[in-house]
Amino acid sequence: MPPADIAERAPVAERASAAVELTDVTVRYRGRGGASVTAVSDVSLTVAEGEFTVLVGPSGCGKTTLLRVVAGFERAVEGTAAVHGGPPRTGHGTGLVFQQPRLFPWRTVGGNLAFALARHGLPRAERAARTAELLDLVGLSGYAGRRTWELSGGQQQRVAIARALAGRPRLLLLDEPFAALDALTRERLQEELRTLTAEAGTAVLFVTHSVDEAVLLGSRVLVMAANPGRVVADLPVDLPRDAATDPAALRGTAEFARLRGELSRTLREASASD
Ligand SMILES: Nc1ncnc2c1ncn2[C@@H]1O[C@H](COP(=O)(O)OP(=O)(O)OP(=O)(O)O)[C@@H](O)[C@H]1O
Repeated sequence: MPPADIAERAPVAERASAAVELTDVTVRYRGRGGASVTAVSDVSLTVAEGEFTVLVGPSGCGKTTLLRVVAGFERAVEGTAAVHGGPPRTGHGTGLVFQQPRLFPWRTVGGNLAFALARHGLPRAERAARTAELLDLVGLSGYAGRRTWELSGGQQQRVAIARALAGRPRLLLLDEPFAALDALTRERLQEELRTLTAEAGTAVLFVTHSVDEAVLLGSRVLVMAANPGRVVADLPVDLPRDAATDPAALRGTAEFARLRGELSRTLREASASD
């Protein structure tokens, strides 16, 4: 038997391989008139390598703030944030997707991806082949020469996802990426993202307001409450993620309905506790 203190240290070693580790993170903003607004208070969470974690919660509970801390755009006034064991920073290890695709309108689809590939240091001679590969991955083969404004909202968001995947990130951060899309496109992209990240073993932190989206995508759903922003529940989602499972078929299962009900209830309770 190892001494008790060694046994207790073991989980720390496991956590060292976490994609994201936030410990007692508090973030404050300067509000109107200089008053301090506590956006999130004492939040601790980990995202394991390859794990798909979803954040849900009422408006203003600090979901975007947490994502910004992990992306390195915002600093915690208290607590610590680590991404792949180091300080948060955007770059090779992390891909970002927002609600709006934010593509460069003066570049073609291929030009947008080539720009991202150049930033990741891919030699010029290899960029065309990798661009084609990325477009194929998001179902847009043959679109490299198109202007971004010629594309539908769903197609633009596919390009944004391809761009986020350009650096083969180990971690993807997505902030309501499908919120502005029609229902059918949204469902298709959810299913594609689920398959794509499971195959690549990418860790994901995904913000949404949709209960359906959370249950379909997450291997785990963290529910937040507001005032101050905090995590109040951690629901495991044990739906199959293997290549043989069609994500679309999962939506009709009894287990999906059960998880959906459980998450809706938890979310209602979290919203009522403000
Ligand atoms: N730049 C800022 N300056 C001042 N307060 C801010 C700023 N950004 C966010 N806040 C406040 O911090 C809190 C958390 O905001 P945040 O955007 O993280 O919430 P959210 O859960 O993502 O909300 P939503 O679901 O509406 O997008 C809110 O009270 C918000 O008003």
